[in-house]
Amino acid sequence: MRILVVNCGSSSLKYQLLDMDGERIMASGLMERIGEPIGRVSHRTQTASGPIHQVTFERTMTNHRAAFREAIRQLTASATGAIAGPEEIDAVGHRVVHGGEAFREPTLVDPAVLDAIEKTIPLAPLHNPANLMVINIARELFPYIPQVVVFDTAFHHTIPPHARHYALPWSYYEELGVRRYGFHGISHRYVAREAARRLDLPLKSVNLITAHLGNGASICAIRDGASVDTSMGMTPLQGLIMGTRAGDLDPGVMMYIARRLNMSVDQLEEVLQNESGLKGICGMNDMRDIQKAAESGNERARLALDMFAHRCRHYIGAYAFELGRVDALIFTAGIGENDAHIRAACCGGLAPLGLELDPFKNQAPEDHHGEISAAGSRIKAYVIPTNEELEIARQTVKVVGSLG
Ligand SMILES: Nc1ncnc2c1ncn2[C@@H]1O[C@H](COP(=O)(O)OP(=O)(O)O)[C@@H](O)[C@H]1O
Ligand SMILES: CC(=O)OP(=O)(O)O
Ligand SMILES: [Mg+2]
Repeated sequence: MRILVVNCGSSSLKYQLLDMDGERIMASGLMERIGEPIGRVSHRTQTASGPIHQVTFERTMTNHRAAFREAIRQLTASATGAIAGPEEIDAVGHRVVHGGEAFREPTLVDPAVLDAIEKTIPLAPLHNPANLMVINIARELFPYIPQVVVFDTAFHHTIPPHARHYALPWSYYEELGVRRYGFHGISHRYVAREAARRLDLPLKSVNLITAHLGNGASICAIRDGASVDTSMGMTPLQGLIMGTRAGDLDPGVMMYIARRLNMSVDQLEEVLQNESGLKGICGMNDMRDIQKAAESGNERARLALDMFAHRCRHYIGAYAFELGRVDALIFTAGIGENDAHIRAACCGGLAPLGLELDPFKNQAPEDHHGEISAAGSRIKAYVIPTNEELEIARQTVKVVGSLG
């Protein structure tokens, strides 16, 4: 079965074409800086033995519609594409960031499902409109191919009420859906399954703390294979310090700056989404740039690193206490997979919890099957590369397979 997976961010679109007999990637690509004056397209077509065609070029993409059309052009290019036409695809799997209260499982798209996703737009104004736009074009382009939506929020439906609700008037939950939903669930679920495999235990019996540290970042507490708490909230703004998002904040601060600077709600949102986080502290949002600046003595960059790790440790400690027993701590996503300094800083001071890092393994996890904890460490630590696209494809296959 051939599955096209589409993973839309607020300003990017990632895609993969997978042959699920053997879970082989046939083609993949990334469209970046959608909506900016100059965007960037990267595409690769590959066989089992490696890439056979690879391109990177600049192209203006006014919206996700333009980006998705470019992706299809690359996938079906006559000399270099992976397939001749849409008829060679069996299903399309879409990541949808917010599923609200309605969606707990991957779901086959129909008009009622699209209506329900539309209703969640106010909860995820940056992500869900782009997700919907691409689903609609995919339906136009491939009218006879099943489309499946896989939700970032779905994995967190097992979070119990005491961790799910905010201490606000109850009617805000009942009438407006105000509660913690949690995100990056596709990634937390994927690495949890991989971790269970490495621990040689059934997923249903493992207790984990998974740290998805990318441009967006969240930590999840997993008991017996199910999410029981996570750092993101009703929206992806809560929790850790992120590239440009503030994360946890005294709500009083928002009222104070809005009043003092005479800001509208939209202006406040722009600051919290795009001008805060690591960028707000030191002017840079890419961890690679921040590490370089800190090495050359930039004090604000140093502070940003310390604050980032401090917030991570805060959640790791809280979740270790909440879980009681932790089998492993998992690092994943752009920062978690690549930044040994941050991993070491996140694990600093966790020895009393039973977690000790091996500094040599931490420098080269790939040489140790991802394990970075010291030999005697009670809690193991692993670096596990996430693969949201493969997880979406697997869930899409399950839904399509059950259609009979
Ligand atoms: N080699 C690296 N060292 C440190 N940080 C990195 C490295 N590569 C990527 N990153 C960080 O990872 C981020 C991207 O992570 P990713 O998981 O791809 O995020 P997203 O899916 O949210 O775009 C970058 O913004 C950067 O901060
Ligand atoms: C939900 C979320 O924050 O997603 P991303 O990290 O892809 O921005
Ligand atoms: Mg991501």
